[in-house]
Amino acid sequence: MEINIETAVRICPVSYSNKDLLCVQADVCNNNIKLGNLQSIPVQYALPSDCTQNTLYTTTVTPLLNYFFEGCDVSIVTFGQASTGKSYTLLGPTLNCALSEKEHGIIPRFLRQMFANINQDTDKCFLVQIAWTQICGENVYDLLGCGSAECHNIGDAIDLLKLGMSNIANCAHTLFTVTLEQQFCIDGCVQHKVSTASFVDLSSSEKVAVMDNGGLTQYLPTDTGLLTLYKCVWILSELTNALYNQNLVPYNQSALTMLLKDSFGGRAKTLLICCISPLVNDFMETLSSLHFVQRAQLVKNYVTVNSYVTYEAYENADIFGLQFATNQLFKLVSNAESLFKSLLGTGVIPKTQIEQISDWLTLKQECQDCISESSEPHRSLDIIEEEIEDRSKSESESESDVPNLVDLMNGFREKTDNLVSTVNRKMTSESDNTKEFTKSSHYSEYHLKGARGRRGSIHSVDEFSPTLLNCDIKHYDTDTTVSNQKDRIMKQICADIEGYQKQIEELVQTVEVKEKLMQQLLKNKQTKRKFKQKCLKLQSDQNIAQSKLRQAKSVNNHLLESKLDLELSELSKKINKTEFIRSIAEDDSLTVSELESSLNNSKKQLEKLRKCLHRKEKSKLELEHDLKESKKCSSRDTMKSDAAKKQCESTCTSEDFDNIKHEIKELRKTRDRLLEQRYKIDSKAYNKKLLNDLEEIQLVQYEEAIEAIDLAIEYKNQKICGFTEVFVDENVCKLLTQQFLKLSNEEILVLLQKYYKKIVELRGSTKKLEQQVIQAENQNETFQHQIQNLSLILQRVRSDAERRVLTLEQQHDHKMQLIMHHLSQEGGEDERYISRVVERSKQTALALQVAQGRNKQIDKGSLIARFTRYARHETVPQQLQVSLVPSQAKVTRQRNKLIIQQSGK
Ligand SMILES: Nc1ncnc2c1ncn2[C@@H]1O[C@H](COP(=O)(O)OP(=O)(O)OP(=O)(O)O)[C@@H](O)[C@H]1O
Repeated sequence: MEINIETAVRICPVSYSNKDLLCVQADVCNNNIKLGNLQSIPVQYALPSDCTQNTLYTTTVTPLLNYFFEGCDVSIVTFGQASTGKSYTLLGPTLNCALSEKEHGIIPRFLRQMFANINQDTDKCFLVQIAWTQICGENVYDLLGCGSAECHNIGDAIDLLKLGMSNIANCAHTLFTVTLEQQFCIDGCVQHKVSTASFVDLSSSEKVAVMDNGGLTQYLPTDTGLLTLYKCVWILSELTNALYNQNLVPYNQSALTMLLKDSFGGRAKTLLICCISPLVNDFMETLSSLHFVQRAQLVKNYVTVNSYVTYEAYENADIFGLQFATNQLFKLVSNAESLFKSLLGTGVIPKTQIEQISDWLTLKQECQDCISESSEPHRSLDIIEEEIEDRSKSESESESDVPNLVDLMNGFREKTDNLVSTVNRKMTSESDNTKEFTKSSHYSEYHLKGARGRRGSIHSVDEFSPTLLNCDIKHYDTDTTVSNQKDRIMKQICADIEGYQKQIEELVQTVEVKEKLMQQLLKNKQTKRKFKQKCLKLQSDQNIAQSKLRQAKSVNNHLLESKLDLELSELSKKINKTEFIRSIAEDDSLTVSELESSLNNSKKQLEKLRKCLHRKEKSKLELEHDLKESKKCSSRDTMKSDAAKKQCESTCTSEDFDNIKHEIKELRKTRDRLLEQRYKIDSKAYNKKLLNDLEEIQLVQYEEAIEAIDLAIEYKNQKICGFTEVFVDENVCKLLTQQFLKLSNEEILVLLQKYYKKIVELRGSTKKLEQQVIQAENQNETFQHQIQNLSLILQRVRSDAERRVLTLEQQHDHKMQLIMHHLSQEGGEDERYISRVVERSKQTALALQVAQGRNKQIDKGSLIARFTRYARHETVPQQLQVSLVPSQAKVTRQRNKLIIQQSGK
């Protein structure tokens, strides 16, 4: 899509005392910038000095947000003379809460609207990354100190803005970028969109006057970055489609132009906002900035949608199905477990099968660990406990079962360690409060595809962390209403508490088992002693039997001999067995110490789990309190009484502080939703569709509600910051509040409807008045034009008249010369005649004075001197001199008389 760079010109407001020195005006109706020299420059948006931040944003930037969500890169560049409001336009004066949010600039508004849209769209996964750099000369610095940072909500983004603002240097150009990654499912495919919004604040620079080829003076910046940008824009504006070749554009001559490659002649939809001063003194700078704007308007960008599709199964598409299957599996497993338990209770299972069950249990434990940490694991080791108890009992009863006990103890130890390590992992993840995400199988592919066609200059896709796209769904998938969100958090906390309680229960059981085992092992120690004594007794019996055998052999008592042989072999068997049991009991001393440390570990884990449980219970209580509070706030009656109470309070107590902050948060969310609604109607109007009456009223309602919320936020902000302005009489306020509280819901609704109707009417009449004003202004312009024409005509007439007067004067001079000549020829002294001539000259001078206008005073003296000169005959016209005989007459003055004498006389 080929789109020219859009331009907006914003006139900076000036103080009242300077108003008569203005030379620039914005013609809002025709989107022209009118200069004092009657030049008119067309732009996309002509913004007058009283244009508010909100108007600027909704008219110029809101349409770009649509492009952004469609997957196109957008770029907003502010540019212009120093102190004309470039930073103010992008950021606002400051983000401090004490100042009204009405003053917020484009960036905070854009971020707010973006997150509002994200929260509305529950079908998609979103990832937002923010980066902010500043360019000083050829050096690029990171303002956030962490490259790009991930943001989950507007709060995160505003925090980053504040951080960056505190680091900006005076002379630097800044580049703020927001990267939005969207992922959603269409027909079994995964659609990805990656778009970047860049906000560039071009710092002003000194300018030098340079003569161009055409002999015209141009003012060029001394800053290398800006100068290269000028060059690039000039070249781009002259490149036609046929001649288009990006290699001709010197982007790589400066860091700034390399970073702005996509904004000028690249793939972004760009809006250039030029801030100018309307003062006469700044005229040359203003003119230079406007020339740049004119050039930039000619530059074409090739706007593309950055999207691609992957054909893998959407990992989270059937999350509920998977959860269901997991739950069913857990049920089956626990059924099997209880079956094994009852089978083991019968005591008829052979050893091999017991081992199989033990393996099965181990496997089950591993599976549980792998499947999910969030699902509730059913780590029951009751079976082993019973088994051990049984075996321990039987051990004391039957010595032949001792090896089985050892096997089972090893198995138990293994399982217990498994359990402990699982608990450990859970504890670590809980204490770190970090989210674990499974890696997407298309991780690397995603990077590759994401990087395709994206600029490396502003944001490398390699910086993104796509693993988060699939995994933090819960976070983005929240309900839009706040109460739903809180309910969800509450449910989560309850589930966590339940999980902890189960784990604690299981661990308590494990500890009990371990303690029993310890007791058994200690018992075994006594058994060891018993077996030792038994061994000694058996050995003495054996000795006695051997001495008896020797005696029987000596007396050849064969019957006794065979009996004693049998007895001796029985005794040696018993001795062997008892020795064996004794040796096992000796090994147990090692096992006891191991088990002791394992028991201590379990106890520690138990303690930790109890602490976590305590924490969760505490946050549950807090949330419950919070919920109660918000419910209280949401009920109208409470709000009314709160409002009445707050009217009377002048200061904010520390207890209220948190409540107010919470209320502001809620108000913002409501405002975001309203903004979204209003935006829908606005975009209809923007697409040149006519709004019907209902939509007009809805628009008013949204605007009024947004304004009311803005005011409420402002008021609350001020209250937090410790100052409130009193605009109205407190008594009047109280009276009004009392009246308001008496109204029923229906009455309030009727009042509001009337109020909205009134506003729509007022708006209609305002529009009419505006049209009338425009007509009057047009008329005024026409009149001024006529006046100009008339004054031109007047000037022409005047100069004609002057010319005529001059001709008359010359004619008059000529006549005078003739008269003088005549007089000199006659040679007579006619004083009266001369005085008559002088008198006539005076009259002529007077006539001249009238003809030339009052202001032009004629020098009567010089006029008279001229006549006297003629009278003295100092100058005689040449044509007359030819016919004259030289030195025939001489004019002299005697006693104030002119005497003309013949030269010969
Ligand atoms: N339209 C406006 N409404 C109200 N105040 C404004 C407006 N434009 C600029 N200002 C104020 O004028 C001052 C200078 O504005 P700002 O710092 O934004 O100018 P700048 O062009 O960015 O200057 P520099 O080139 O020096 O960075 C600030 O105090 C700002 O709040």
